Amino acid sequence: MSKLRVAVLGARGRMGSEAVRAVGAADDLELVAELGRGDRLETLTETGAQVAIDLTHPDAVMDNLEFCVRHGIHGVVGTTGFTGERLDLLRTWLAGSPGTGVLIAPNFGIGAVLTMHFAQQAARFFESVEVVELHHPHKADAPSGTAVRTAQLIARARADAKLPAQPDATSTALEGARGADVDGVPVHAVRLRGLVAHQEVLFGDEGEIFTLRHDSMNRGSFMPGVLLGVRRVTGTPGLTLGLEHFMDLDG
Ligand SMILES: NC(=O)C1=CN([C@@H]2O[C@H](COP(=O)(O)OP(=O)(O)OC[C@H]3O[C@@H](n4cnc5c(N)ncnc54)[C@H](O)[C@@H]3O)[C@@H](O)[C@H]2O)C=CC1
Ligand SMILES: O=C(O)C1=N[C@H](C(=O)O)C[C@H](O)C1
Repeated sequence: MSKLRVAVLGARGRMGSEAVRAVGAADDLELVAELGRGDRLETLTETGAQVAIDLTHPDAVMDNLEFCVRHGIHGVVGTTGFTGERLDLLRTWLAGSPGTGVLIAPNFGIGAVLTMHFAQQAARFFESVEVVELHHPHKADAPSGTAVRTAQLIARARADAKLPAQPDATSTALEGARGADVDGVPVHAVRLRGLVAHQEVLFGDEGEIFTLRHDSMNRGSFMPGVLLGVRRVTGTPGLTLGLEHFMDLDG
């Protein structure tokens, strides 16, 4: 059977270099292009790439995706910075390229995806919830894409359960002291030398605290998820938001 032809964008970065290694070591995949900042996107078509893995920067990812979708190249995207407007734009590009699939994965870590899944399940049982994400100090965005997605999923579950706003008597605070408000869920971002990527979801109710925590100890931890995305995206046209859709979690 012929191998799936895969390109990595952001190939010299922390995640991209790890993805280059992982694709190179996979028997069913062929690494056909390694692109860095300033490299020509036409290399993707010239090398016959079928799937492009984007691990670049929020400022670069949309141009990369527009090129890929226009040329029928499937996308597996770990880069952060996806607003509702960006997702809508991506959907219009995909509508013009039937058969092409793009996976946007806020987090490729299997445990991180499970944390989001379990947080969504727990949300309706607790009066209070706050998200704390902790990352290395080189990270460009705050809060993390994973934390934003986690908070959005929790907020949706709370709304579906018709829970009221959380109790919070704060009437005076230093700016930022209560974190960022993501759909009513406070999200706090820590940047600390020595960390890689970590998240806690704290649930509270009368007399009990329930904590979900996930730790990525190195970037190799994201690679099984990246490879799963690459293998599944070619058979999944349109936009897929979240790796959980490729994990058969309800099965
Ligand atoms: N979804 C997930 O599981 C994960 C996502 N990330 C996200 O992935 C992105 C990259 O993270 P890191 O590897 O830590 O960053 P990094 O800064 O180490 O690497 C990014 C690389 O992309 C390159 N680049 C920038 N613009 C480019 C362009 N137009 N074309 C090709 N290359 C370009 C940069 O020169 C750099 O080498 C970030 O948005 C980060 O939040 C990071 C870890 C896990
Ligand atoms: O920049 C990172 O490192 C990470 N970014 C992603 C995010 O913003 O959620 C995923 C993971 O947390 C690592």
